[in-house]
Formats: sequence, structure tokens, C-alpha cells
Amino acid sequence: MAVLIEILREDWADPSVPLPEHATAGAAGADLRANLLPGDRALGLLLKPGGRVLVPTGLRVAVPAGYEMQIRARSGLAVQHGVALANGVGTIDSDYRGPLGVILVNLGSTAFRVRHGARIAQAVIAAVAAARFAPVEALDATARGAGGFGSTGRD
Ligand SMILES: O=c1ccn([C@H]2C[C@H](O)[C@@H](COP(=O)(O)OP(=O)(O)OP(=O)(O)O)O2)c(=O)[nH]1
Repeated sequence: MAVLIEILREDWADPSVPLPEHATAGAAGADLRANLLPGDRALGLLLKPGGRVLVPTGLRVAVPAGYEMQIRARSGLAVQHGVALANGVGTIDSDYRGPLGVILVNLGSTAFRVRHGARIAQAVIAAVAAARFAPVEALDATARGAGGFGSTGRD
């Protein structure tokens, strides 16, 4: 069953830029597009090697309580241009009503131009469990114990 995400377009946003949508029925992510400020639309945003930029989507969203929106990188941009997300995975909280932005970073060796309307990331909706953090005197024993960070071998 699809989770309903309410979307508000910013007043200044270009309405001809498509809203997020799943490209195929089985796609986990819905593509997010750059909706640049009017003054940036002609040339796009130039992302120099090592640089980062907060790219506007022109959208605000209301994610239902109990869910989050994850902003994930597009593998095509990563492979072809070395463009990733500066924050790894973006977290859009269910109570956030501000502008939805995508923080791109250029890990490649050549400049990358973020074009108006281009697909820059993808949004995945995921259920989240609320946690309660309770201090205790000792944790239960497990087979792994404290082993981690490569403790099971180098391969
Ligand atoms: O890639 C992102 C990450 C976050 N946000 C928005 C939605 C999110 O709900 C809010 C806060 O994000 P986060 O919790 O990651 O930011 P923070 O650095 O912890 O700041 P804050 O103190 O505002 O929570 O910013 C985006 O638009 N894009």
C-alpha cells in the first residue's frame, strides 16, 4: 500500500518540473529533481571538484508520523560524475515543513553542472521505530561480544 506524501510547491518553483515519482513500479526511490531559483535556471549550478551545494527542489513535504523520507544518491551520477550526497543519506523528519533540499558533493575530478529540472537524488519512504533509551548496569552476552570493525577477517 502506498504511503501518501503531501507535497507543497514553493511559490517561486517552476511548475513544469515533475513532482517526485517512481520511475518503475518496482523502484524503491522516487526521483527528486532540481528546481532552481529563477536566476540560476539558465546556467544551472556549477559544482567544482571537491565542492558542495544545497540544491533546492522547490518542494515542501509532509511525511506521515511513523515514517521518514530518506534522500539517497543516484548511482548513475556517482559512477559517471563522482557526484554524491555530502550528508550520506538525508533524513526528512515527519515533522519537518521547511524546504526540501539535496546536498550534492562533487567527489570527481571535473566540474559538474546541476541543471534545472535534472534528477539529482531519490526519495525512499521508510517506517521508523521510536526509541526509548534506558541506561542499564550490564548488557546481555552474545556470541559476537565486543568483536567488530573487521574482527571476522580481512576478506
Ligand atoms: O538532505 C537533507 C537533510 C535534511 N533536510 C531537512 C529535513 C530534515 O527534517 C531537516 C533537519 O535535518 P537533520 O536532522 O539532518 O539536520 P540537523 O543538522 O540535525 O539539524 P536540525 O538541528 O535542524 O535537526 O532538514 C533536507 O531538506 N535535506
